[in-house]
Amino acid sequence: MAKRVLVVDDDPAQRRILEETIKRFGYSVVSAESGDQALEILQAEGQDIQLLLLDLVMPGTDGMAVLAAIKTLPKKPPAIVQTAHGSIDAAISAMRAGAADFVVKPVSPERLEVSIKNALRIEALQGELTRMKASHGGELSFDDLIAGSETMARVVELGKRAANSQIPVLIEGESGVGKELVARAIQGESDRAGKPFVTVNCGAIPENLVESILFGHEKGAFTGATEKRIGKFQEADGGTLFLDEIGELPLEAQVKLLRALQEGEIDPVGGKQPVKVDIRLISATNQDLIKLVQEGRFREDLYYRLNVFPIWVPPLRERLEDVPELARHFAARFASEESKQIDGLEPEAISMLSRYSWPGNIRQLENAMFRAVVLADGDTVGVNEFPQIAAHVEGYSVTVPPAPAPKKPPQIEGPVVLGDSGRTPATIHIPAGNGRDAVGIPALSDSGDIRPLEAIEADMIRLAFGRYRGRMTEIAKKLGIGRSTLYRKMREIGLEARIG
Ligand SMILES: Nc1ncnc2c1ncn2[C@@H]1O[C@H](COP(=O)(O)OP(=O)(O)OP(=O)(O)O)[C@@H](O)[C@H]1O
Repeated sequence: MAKRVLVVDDDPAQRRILEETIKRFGYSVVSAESGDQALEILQAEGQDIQLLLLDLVMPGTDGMAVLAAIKTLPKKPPAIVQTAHGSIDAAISAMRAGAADFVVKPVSPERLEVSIKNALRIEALQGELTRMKASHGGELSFDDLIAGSETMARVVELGKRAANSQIPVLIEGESGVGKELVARAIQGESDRAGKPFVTVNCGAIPENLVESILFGHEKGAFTGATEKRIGKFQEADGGTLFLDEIGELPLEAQVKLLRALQEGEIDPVGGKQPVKVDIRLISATNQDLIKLVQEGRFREDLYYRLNVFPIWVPPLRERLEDVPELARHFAARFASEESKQIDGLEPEAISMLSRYSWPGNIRQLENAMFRAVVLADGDTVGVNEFPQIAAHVEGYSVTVPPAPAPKKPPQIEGPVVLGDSGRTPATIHIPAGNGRDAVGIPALSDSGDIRPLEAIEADMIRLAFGRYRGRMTEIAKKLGIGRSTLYRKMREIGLEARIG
């Protein structure tokens, strides 16, 4: 979707010229003939205005009054003001009042285009910066989340209610849907805002260290405990403890967790005294916990203790209307991180991304945008920058060039086995084969048939393993899956990892 610019000018001829010029730049345009009308449009439902081009001198509510009123609105699009030749004082006052830029009438199309692009770019980065600062400072709010869809409105509503109380929350949802971000927003809107937010990925802790990591240990409590260490519960004291992938917690640790929650105090390993802790508990899972309870893999009493206030975060395919804003948000972020001049996404790319099913959810979209920004040559990101997504969306499928059948079946060398030495090959050699895709994983078998997804997935995991030298967090991030899912899949394909 093209970005929408609101032109505010009482002169009809001037308005029409500006409308036409801005449309030619590829934006959509809405017009207002007065300051009052502009404010009405800005507050109207569904009018997603991303920028204002504002005349300063108008009868009634003038440009300065509009600038002042924008500050009180929930969404504050940047404004470029138009001033008459020679009215430098007016331009300075407008900039002080928050205008992003000023242009002198009659503005040339070139100057106007640069000004609009800069204002939009700064705005995108500003938004991202606020979000990142808020997240790190434990002050993220639900307004910082991209959650415009109806299904997410329910999540936000429940999250805000949870924030007003100390009730234990269980956040459920597929991997990568944003469970941790919701947890952070609950903390950021609660009276624990700004206090520690400590995350524990229960699926990634080696079983024999769970107790020490959660509750801490005294010096000499076990072989290798050369120093006293405080555990995650104590780290989170006064703030929030976020237990991610809670379904993966070993049974023995579940007993101890339950006791800690019941008593409000913990027993550090090797410690003589229990320690009182004041934590707010939020847990998350991408598994069906009730099923785990039925299978005897999760304690029922713990389940009821954690699942007092459940919040289900829907997968991205059930809120595809959030995709355009998420995609723009990630494009702005990665453009800034990669120091690339990217002005946005082409409408065709947004339309394609909005028709994909996103099995890896927002994390997958995030990774796809990262790759796309790196690939982009021009100042916009287009369909070509998403070959993997295009291959799965009807009407965009990429054609695999036919190649002569290989003499030997194409296969991944391996399996890569990480033993105690923890050695990993720097790269895994994948011989060229029939029907290879862009990253070298063969799509077709020797006989020319499509290979099963399971086999391709296994190849991807092995490839990622080699490329990122066994760094599990990075591998999981790049593959767009949780670490515990990665461990499980590795076990399934006989790839043993040394956990560390
Ligand atoms: N509503 C949102 N707005 C902006 N960014 C989001 C949103 N939801 C998720 N993200 C981003 O998507 C990525 C994945 O989110 P997050 O880690 O919270 O997911 P998760 O469900 O906890 O994943 P996992 O189950 O694998 O632990 C993060 O980088 C997060 O910042």
